[in-house]
Amino acid sequence: MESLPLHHRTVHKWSAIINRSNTLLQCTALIAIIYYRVSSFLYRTDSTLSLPTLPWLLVFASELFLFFLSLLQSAFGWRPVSRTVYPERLPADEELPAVDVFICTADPKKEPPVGVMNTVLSAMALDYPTEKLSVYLSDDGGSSVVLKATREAWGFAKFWVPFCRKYKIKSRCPEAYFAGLGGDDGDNSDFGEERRTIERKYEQFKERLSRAAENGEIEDTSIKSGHPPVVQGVNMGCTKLERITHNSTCFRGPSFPKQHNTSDLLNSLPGRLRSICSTPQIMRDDITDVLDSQQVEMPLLVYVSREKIPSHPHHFKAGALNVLLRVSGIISNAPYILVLDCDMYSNDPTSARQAMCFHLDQSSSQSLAFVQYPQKFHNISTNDIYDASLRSIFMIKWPGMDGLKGPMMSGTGFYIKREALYGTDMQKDKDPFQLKQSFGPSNEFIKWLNTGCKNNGIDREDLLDTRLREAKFLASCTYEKDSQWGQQIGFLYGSVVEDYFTGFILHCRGWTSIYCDPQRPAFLGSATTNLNDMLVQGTRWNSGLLDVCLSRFCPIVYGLSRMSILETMCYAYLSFQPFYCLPVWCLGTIPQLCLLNGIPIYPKVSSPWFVMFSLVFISLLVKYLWDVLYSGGTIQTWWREWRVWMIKSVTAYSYGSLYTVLKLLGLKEASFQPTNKVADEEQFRRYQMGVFDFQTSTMLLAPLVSLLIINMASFTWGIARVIVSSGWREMFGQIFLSCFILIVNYPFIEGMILRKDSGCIPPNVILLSAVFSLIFLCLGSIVLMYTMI
Ligand SMILES: O=c1ccn([C@@H]2O[C@H](COP(=O)(O)OP(=O)(O)O[C@H]3O[C@H](CO)[C@@H](O)[C@H](O)[C@H]3O)[C@@H](O)[C@H]2O)c(=O)[nH]1
Ligand SMILES: [Mn+2]
Repeated sequence: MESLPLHHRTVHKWSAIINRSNTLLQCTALIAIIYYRVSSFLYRTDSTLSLPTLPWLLVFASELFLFFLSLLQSAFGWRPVSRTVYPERLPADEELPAVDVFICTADPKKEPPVGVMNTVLSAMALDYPTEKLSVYLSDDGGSSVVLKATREAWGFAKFWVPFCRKYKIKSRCPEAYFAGLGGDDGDNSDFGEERRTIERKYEQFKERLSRAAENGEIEDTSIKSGHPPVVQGVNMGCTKLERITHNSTCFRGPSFPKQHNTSDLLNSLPGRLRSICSTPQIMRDDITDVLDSQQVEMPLLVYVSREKIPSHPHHFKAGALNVLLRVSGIISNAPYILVLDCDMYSNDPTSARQAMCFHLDQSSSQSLAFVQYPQKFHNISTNDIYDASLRSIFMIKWPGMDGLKGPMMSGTGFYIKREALYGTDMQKDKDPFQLKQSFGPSNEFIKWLNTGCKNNGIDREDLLDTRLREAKFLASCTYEKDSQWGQQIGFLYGSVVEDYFTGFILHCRGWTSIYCDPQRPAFLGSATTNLNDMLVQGTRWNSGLLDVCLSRFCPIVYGLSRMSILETMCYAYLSFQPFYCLPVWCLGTIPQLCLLNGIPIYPKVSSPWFVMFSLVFISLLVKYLWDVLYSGGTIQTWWREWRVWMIKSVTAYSYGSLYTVLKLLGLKEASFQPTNKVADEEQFRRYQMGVFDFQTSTMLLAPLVSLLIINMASFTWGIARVIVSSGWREMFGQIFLSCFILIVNYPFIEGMILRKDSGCIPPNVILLSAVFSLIFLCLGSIVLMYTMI
């Protein structure tokens, strides 16, 4: 008998029909506009005789570019789908494949160890056979505080994991659970007493972490200077793994034997654990813990801090993940890997089983590289003013791509097949010499590679010394020299958005992906909740996207011959997105400049061509409104997202593009500043109240403020003109445009004029922007005068 399907896919037919019709409508209207622009330029009548060539061409080019982007964007709406899984139909636990969890952290200041450890604990408590689960923490800061915190977390996990399993706790991140956020009934009388004990232990655990952090501040001076890539002291060996071997950072987890006498207990433990217990500072704790909880089955937990030398490029997160790939490759070598950012805790312990519904499905699993869950956040306010939840990406675009070849890899919250990351070079019968040329010089790694990714569970006895010593080698700076890591193998290095780039290349190689967005969020992270963090993060993302766009991997060229045209369009749209800054800047300044100089740019209101322009404009607004409403948003959401798009176009997209150009010219180095995972209280309060907080650098504020001052000037002047003379028909388009821009960005105007609190736009920024605007308008008017024909 055929077994029941593990998952089900629903195609959203109506949505597809509406999206496709809209694309058709927009294309027709846009072709009409192009015709109008071209013909009125070539065959000038009296009324268009005085066309200023330069601004006119700029506006036309912007319109064409917007047309191009919206055409690419329409691919997302082609065939949206959603999915349901049936984890209860999975095979028995013994037949499930092993899973390695990778967690990355980089900076204990911006990413407090308590948060990181909550992620670690939630991953260790996943609802999955314990012996098949291994958690690897990569600490790019190489901080002793994080190392200590990991030890403490292991100690606490011995209570936390069994507790969660015993009572089937839904929310397995202790912080969220004890705050009552996870939907578990808090004081269930069955286990109220036990819960209180665990809660007390959790409080003690947190206290120990904060004490360790205080002491560690003095130790980790290199991190203090705000520079995560730190050289490890030579005496410490080239990586922290050195310390792992001697200081027991590889925590292991077969059942603890039932023993009641301390020395018996010590003797009965395998060598490694014995050495943990004889390390003075944790001895007492460990033994009481073992006695307390007896028979504890625990997943493996490994702390890794790769070697860093300032002169050596370390490739940020992609580099860290590749080290974990290799290190785990000789320890647990699970066929599937879950990647998590350090702030993304597991909110639903069944996520691994859900993902397995796709990975173990015979019909689709061959080509399936990864199952992506959406990024969701625990700190989103009801009126998310900065669109921190990235709604349109996770609610509209990814389900759209899922109907094609699958969603983009999104950095965190995905279950990926190890084999997919080993590139095209992993053929089983390849000889070791060739393999070493791709995978680097480690014999041990090649040996494990050859066993294929079929390993289920770990031979724990043999785990320790030799393999950990080899792991140290695998995590060294020079290991990747002359190998294919980052080029063909593992997470790719060409861009700071390693997720986008790696996912794109996987899709080009014929792999597919699946988007799984269950009712209960599988993972929850912390979103950026202030303007500054949002713009800094946006700048990094866009610079990374453009890195790919301007390389030989430009999706529209590289992708077209390797994957379907629609999937290529999606990837191309994302990589071209930073270029939105060009049309937005043009349309936000040129028609306004012309308005001030009395030059019409759009057809008269009475002209039939005006109808075409209106049609495109309105259909854009309405289509987006439909998308937002269809994906569960409101009219307010729709309006806010317009604003955020405009803010990002003028700042993050512009600076992102600028940085990439500077990088290409060799004037700037690539950088990856981790975002803050702790919010400033005042800023967070404003975010929750829905009030913009403009405490950010002048560099990020001035462009938008200047743009708004230009629009205010042109709008006021335009209205004045209409009142004095009667030329409103010619100028209506431009006046309306200024007005629209001002209304959309109203919070900025408020911040400039009406607000006086600490989050307002500082007067010196306004002054500086006013000077910029004035210079632009004066110079612009002079250029206009000379380019009139
Ligand atoms: O040199 C580095 C820099 C960062 N990280 C880690 O990378 C993760 C993501 O960094 P974060 O500061 O949270 O950046 P975000 O912009 O929030 O991350 C998004 O964008 C990144 C690409 O820019 C993706 O890698 C992430 O998964 C995605 O969530 C964090 O766990 C960091 O600790 C490192 O391990 N090493
Ligand atoms: Mn993040």
